[in-house]
Amino acid sequence: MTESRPAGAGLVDERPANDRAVLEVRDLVKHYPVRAGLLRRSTATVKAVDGVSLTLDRGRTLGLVGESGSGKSTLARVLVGVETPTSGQVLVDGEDVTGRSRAGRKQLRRDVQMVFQDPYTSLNPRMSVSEIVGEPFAIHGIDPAGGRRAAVGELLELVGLDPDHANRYPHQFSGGQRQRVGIARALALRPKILVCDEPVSALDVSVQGQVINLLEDLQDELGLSYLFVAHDLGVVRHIAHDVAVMYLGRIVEQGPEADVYDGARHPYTQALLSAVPVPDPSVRLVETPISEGPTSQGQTSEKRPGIGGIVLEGDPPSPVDPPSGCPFHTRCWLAPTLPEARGDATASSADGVGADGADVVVPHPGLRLVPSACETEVPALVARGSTPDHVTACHFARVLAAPGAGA
Ligand SMILES: Nc1ncnc2c1ncn2[C@@H]1O[C@H](COP(=O)(O)OP(=O)(O)OP(=O)(O)O)[C@@H](O)[C@H]1O
Repeated sequence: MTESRPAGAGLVDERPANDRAVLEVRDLVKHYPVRAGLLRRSTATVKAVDGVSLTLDRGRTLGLVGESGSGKSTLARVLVGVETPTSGQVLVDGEDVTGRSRAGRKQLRRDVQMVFQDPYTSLNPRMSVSEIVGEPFAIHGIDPAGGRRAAVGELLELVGLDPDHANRYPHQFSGGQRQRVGIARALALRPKILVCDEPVSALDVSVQGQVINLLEDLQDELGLSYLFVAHDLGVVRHIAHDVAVMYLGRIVEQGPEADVYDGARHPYTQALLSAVPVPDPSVRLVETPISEGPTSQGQTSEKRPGIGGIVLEGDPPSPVDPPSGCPFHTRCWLAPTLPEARGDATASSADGVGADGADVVVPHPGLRLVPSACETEVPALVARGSTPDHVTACHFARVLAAPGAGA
């Protein structure tokens, strides 16, 4: 896992590729111009992906989670070569595939394939399953050994479909079967990596497990690596070996699945996890700073239910104008509770005169106080958990252990 550096640094990263990694993303930026007015002049940019660094290890699954609009799909589209990054690098098996020629991008599309969210809209209804699954051969001008028909039959068998149904059309299949068709198509060119963008969220819960099991079996059989994008943290926990949490175009926490789920350090990750139902929330207690300050016994924190206890207010800020400093500070539930955030308030006296006789600015009661570091400095993604692979971008991650971590 790599540490983040300032977004769009623009320098070519000469670090040697990581041997374990099949995919390395370094400082990836994808900004979209916002066009407005009669002349459609670009007035601003949507910072959809704003300096993402992450690593997908060979044969493993990296879950990518975050609220809607955090940039997950944009990142996925850049990784499969559908979008060109604004800056940054993507390495597949140690080879930089960013900014390649058209032919190079075609090679990238062979190595990195996508499984789409909605099997109802991602398959062309006018094409037979045989045509859909065999289309990548036609696009790439490949004649598989034994012929396309046989190759399509093998692919259908691989995903648990009857090759005799190859001449049927998508509407003749159930949702789960259509997603199997989408997976068969993604596997046609024997890719190294599958980018799965919400691959089960459009399916019935009963079918989701079957598709997840299929993906796991295929991973074992073919040695595939997955970037698995999903809203559902329960599904991600089930399938992912490692997890990355995205907020407003950046990775705010990443690490091995157990470290992130049982020892989350970032207040955003904790908030996401707190929304995941658990069988007995009362047993999940977390050490929480007491917002009113130390008690008369000098206690500065107490155990409170960590799961179900954090409510994130409002929607994420616009990626056109993200907050300064830590992108999460405007919604962070932790920041206002920190002593650093109350500095001004506690220095203020009731009559607005400080101890040295100088006027003191008494904060407006509705003012949201946060530590100045959160407002001014982008926190680096550094190891703050129990293992070096568990990294968090929060100035105050040290304050909190995770909900349910019991630490
Ligand atoms: N082609 C585009 N042009 C302009 N803005 C875009 C474009 N694609 C995405 N965005 C914006 O980039 C931001 C990130 O969008 P993205 O779809 O990547 O997020 P997401 O985390 O995948 O959300 P969801 O889970 O809802 O798909 C959003 O504000 C979105 O409106």
